[in-house]
Amino acid sequence: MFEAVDEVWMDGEFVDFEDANVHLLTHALHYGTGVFEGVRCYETEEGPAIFRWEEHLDRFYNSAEVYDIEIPFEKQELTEATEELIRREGFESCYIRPIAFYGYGPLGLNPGKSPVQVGLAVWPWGAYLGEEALEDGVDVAVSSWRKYASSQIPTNAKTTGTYVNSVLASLEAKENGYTEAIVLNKEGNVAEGPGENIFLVRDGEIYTTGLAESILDGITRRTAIELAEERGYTVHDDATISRGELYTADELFFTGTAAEVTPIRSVDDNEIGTGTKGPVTDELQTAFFDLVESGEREEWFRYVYSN
Ligand SMILES: Cc1[nH+]cc(COP(=O)(O)O)c(CN[C@@H](CCC(=O)O)C(=O)O)c1O
Repeated sequence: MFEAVDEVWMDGEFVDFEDANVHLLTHALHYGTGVFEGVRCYETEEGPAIFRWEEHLDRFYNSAEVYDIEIPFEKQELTEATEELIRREGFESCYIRPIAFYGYGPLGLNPGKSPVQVGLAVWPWGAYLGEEALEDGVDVAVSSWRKYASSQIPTNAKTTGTYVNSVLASLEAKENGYTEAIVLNKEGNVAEGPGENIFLVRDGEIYTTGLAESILDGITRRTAIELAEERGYTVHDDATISRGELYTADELFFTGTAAEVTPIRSVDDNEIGTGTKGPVTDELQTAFFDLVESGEREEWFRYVYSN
């Protein structure tokens, strides 16, 4: 995955990839006290451009605020460092991983005097759930692990430590022969995927779980909603979806920066629709990829090389 990567950016400096290390007693390593983002730079017709960077950066700083993580860089500094890192790596398209975390200092649950470290890494990352998945869809299973509730851990923050919940769900799915999981919330209704939001199509209308269902407010979710409404679809963006409604859906699909728009063809071995990518999913997936290839919504693209 990282063969093509030469450098990262850490705490204000470009650092050789093999020297990008942290101390064993890093607070976040022991207690999960870090926040991160996942962003994509796409090779658009006008050149490499970062998709919806401002929204991702806002969410990054908001996530940090939840844990009193004071990022010691301005947004513009991280923006310039990210663009420079992509240029130094010479990537036309790539995945971008900002991370901020409590570093090496006195241990104990209170991060107190631990310094805040900030890192940026970029690398080529293709289809998150496999190239065939984008065309043929994925087989998923409802996880026995429930998504933590927003009353237990803030779901509006991308917190490193909370991803053990996602890891458990994803591991269980893969160990049982499925590509990905669907995670229910503590009420037993659908939340989302371990690393994706989920959409359901029924009788020509589109449903996606609302923030009250303990989901991450996905930026690709926001994009998909806008693309669907522009095409005349009714989108219910605060839906409560029961497990049974997954089985009787006409179509299901995941959205996410890494997953992009990935069809779901079966849930718990129940075929969804025709058992492959449905027509509404196909229309929205095509619209998404046309968008990120064309860069047509200028306000959503930040060009890395000024042409
Ligand atoms: C729990 C969760 N829910 C929804 C999403 C979709 O959000 P957005 O990317 O803003 O549309 C993601 C992103 N998952 C990131 C991490 C993937 C990973 O394996 O790491 C991503 O897609 O980059 C989540 O982690």
